[in-house]
Amino acid sequence: MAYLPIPEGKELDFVAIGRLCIDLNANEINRPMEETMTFTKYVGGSPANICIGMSRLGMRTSFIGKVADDQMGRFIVSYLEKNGIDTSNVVTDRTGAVTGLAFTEIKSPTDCSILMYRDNVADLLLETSEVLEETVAKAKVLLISGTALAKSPSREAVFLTLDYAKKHGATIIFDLDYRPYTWTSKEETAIYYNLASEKCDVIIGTREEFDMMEQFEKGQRDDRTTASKWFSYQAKIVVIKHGKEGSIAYTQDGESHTANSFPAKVIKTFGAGDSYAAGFIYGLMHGWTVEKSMEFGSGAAAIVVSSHSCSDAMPTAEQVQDYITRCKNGEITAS
Ligand SMILES: Nc1ncnc2c1ncn2[C@@H]1O[C@H](COP(=O)(O)OP(=O)(O)O)[C@@H](O)[C@H]1O
Ligand SMILES: O=C(O)C[C@@H](O)[C@H](O)C(=O)COP(=O)(O)O
Repeated sequence: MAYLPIPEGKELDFVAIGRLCIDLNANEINRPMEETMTFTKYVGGSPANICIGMSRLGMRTSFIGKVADDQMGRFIVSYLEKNGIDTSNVVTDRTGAVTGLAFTEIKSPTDCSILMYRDNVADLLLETSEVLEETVAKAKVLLISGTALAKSPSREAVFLTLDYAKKHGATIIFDLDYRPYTWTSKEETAIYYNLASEKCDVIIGTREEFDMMEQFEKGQRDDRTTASKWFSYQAKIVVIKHGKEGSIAYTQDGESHTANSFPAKVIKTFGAGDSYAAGFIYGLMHGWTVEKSMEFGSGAAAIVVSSHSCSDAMPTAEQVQDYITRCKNGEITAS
């Protein structure tokens, strides 16, 4: 059963709004940042990663965002274009703002962290006047990401984009993407996350992200209770991710749907959520069941956690299918 009506006859399958950044991933893995000497540069930022993932899967994509007027900003735009992503609504900052940097520390396959440099970043300076209604009007699906709600004017730009999406009938997906360092308080974060969630058809987040939104401590809230709140608003599907333990989705009809993670030779854990989102959304857009879409997302995530990058490692549909088949045949086992 298709739980999510996707509009037909639109020029673009998928439009994402939010940050375009740089990931600098440690080359010398399995050691702390203090001892890491070299990094490889990739395009990063959760919504950028998801958009790149969708493009690799063969979808027609566009991005709404703002980049710094520097070498990093130009690198990002060029990478998006090489990946077939329309950049006509990627604007360049003229105020001297910088590109956000994420240095990744890979201490072990399970102990990873990110050191963010995000003072005066261009992505949070996106203005309402810079969002083109025509970009949103062309989209079947709009993806928003929570970090863009952290500050004005980007916050208002996202809310305006949500209005445009509603007006033009796009399906709206919210990846919570909670990054505490971008926000000033949990209370402020929860207010804006809740306001945005009320307007979305699909909400995807980790258990910890939903706990933050609901202002509960870890373990106080169960997944079904969390999900059920949103069905009285706009939501059709709520997905709660549990890392290697897999994921659970709830649908408006009260059903739950689960997916296990796939075995993987894990290099680092970040990028799991972004690749999962791309695979999952791809499945939903093809009218697959929620379970099959979750399985596809989990397959994409297993590939990305086994790779050094997030964006550059985003797989094609054939690669995901092949990975899943090989796991089911017992050809791929956990490390
Ligand atoms: N160690 C892992 N091995 C294989 N798959 C994983 C692993 N960690 C996460 N995944 C997959 O990625 C999905 C999303 O991961 P999760 O860690 O919950 O999200 P996020 O990266 O947003 O924190 C999981 O549901 C699972 O399918
Ligand atoms: O989102 C960022 O700014 C950093 C990402 O590019 C990064 O690689 C990452 O953290 C991926 O997030 P995840 O998929 O939620 O693990």
